Amino acid sequence: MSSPHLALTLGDPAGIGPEIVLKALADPKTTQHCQVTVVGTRSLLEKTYQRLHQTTSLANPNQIAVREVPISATKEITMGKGNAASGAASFAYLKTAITDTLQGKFDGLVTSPIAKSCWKLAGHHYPGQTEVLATMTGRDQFGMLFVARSPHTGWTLRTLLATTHIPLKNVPETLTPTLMDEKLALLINTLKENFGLNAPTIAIAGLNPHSGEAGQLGKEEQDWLSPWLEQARSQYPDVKLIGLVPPDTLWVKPGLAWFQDAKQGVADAYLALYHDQGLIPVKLMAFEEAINTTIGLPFIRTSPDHGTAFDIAGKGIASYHSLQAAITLAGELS
Ligand SMILES: NC(=O)C1=CN([C@@H]2O[C@H](COP(=O)(O)OP(=O)(O)OC[C@H]3O[C@@H](n4cnc5c(N)ncnc54)[C@H](O)[C@@H]3O)[C@@H](O)[C@H]2O)C=CC1
Ligand SMILES: NCC(=O)COP(=O)(O)O
Repeated sequence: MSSPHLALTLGDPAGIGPEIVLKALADPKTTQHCQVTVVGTRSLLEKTYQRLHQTTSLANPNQIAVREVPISATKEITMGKGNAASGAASFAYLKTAITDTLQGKFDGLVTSPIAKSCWKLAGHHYPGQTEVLATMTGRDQFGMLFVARSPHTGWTLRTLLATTHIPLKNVPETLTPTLMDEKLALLINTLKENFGLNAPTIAIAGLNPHSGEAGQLGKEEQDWLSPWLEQARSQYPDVKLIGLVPPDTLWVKPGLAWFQDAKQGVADAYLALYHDQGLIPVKLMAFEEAINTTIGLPFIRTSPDHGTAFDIAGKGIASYHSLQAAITLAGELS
């Protein structure tokens, strides 16, 4: 069987995208089991190469496969300063990569980081790349799953977010039994189809401190989250559903499993109810290793867990390890 052919977008060209793309492609381990074509603008890759190749190991842009996306305003793109031009470019790269993947030119898609604020400046009003992927592939049920394998113990952390890029004050009203049904079904299906876990254990966080402390610190658990979980247990007899675990203590055992002893890993996956409840522990444990993957799409999409890092763009110090892990996982799953 031939190795999967992946599209790799350049992300926001004012951020660390071009640097980590060239660093990842300079490491032979990245393309051991897959073929990669960069979807972006070769002249911008060349600028990064000229700037950094004497001090750090980078692939030569003239020796890698590039699906050229012409950008008219390249002169307006300045390293470290995201703006409307860099937002327009990163949006064009993503759109082209999705279109090409849907047409069968690629087996899967890896996206470098974009800045949502720059998309907005460029007139693209999406909360993130995930929603563009869902819209362009016609999927209304999708999820943001973070996957990381511990370099210390080999244990795998998988965290799905029930809600993602919304203001914190909107979380309680956005969480509903229907949404929870949808996210749990997607997670169970992904664990089976993509990770071979047919009878998984899933731990689910409460919303309030101490999961509401019997209604004293919040009522969502009593009012509907606990009844929803009971119903889910009868719907999925093969799946062990643990919860509602108080959101702070939920992460103690994964922390031990990540750093010390894989046997401490109580669950195959964690369902967090909002962005920072899930991502603060993921980034504390696994900033270099974690991969953001969109589940529910017709193809595999992965991305590093970090952002555009405008503060260090062009300095040659950005780590490519999360991007490399994203490429490796996309290759495995594709
Ligand atoms: N996958 C994506 O497209 C993501 C995009 N973002 C976007 O990125 C922008 C900046 O977000 P921030 O919250 O500042 O997060 P960030 O991840 O860009 O930066 C946070 C801190 O981590 C450092 N950092 C990030 N990646 C690094 C790497 N590969 N190597 C070394 N250090 C690294 C940065 O220098 C900074 O100090 C925002 O516009 C946000 O929307 C944020 C997360 C994911
Ligand atoms: N915090 C995760 C993140 O910002 C990634 O979002 P997306 O652009 O992949 O939808």
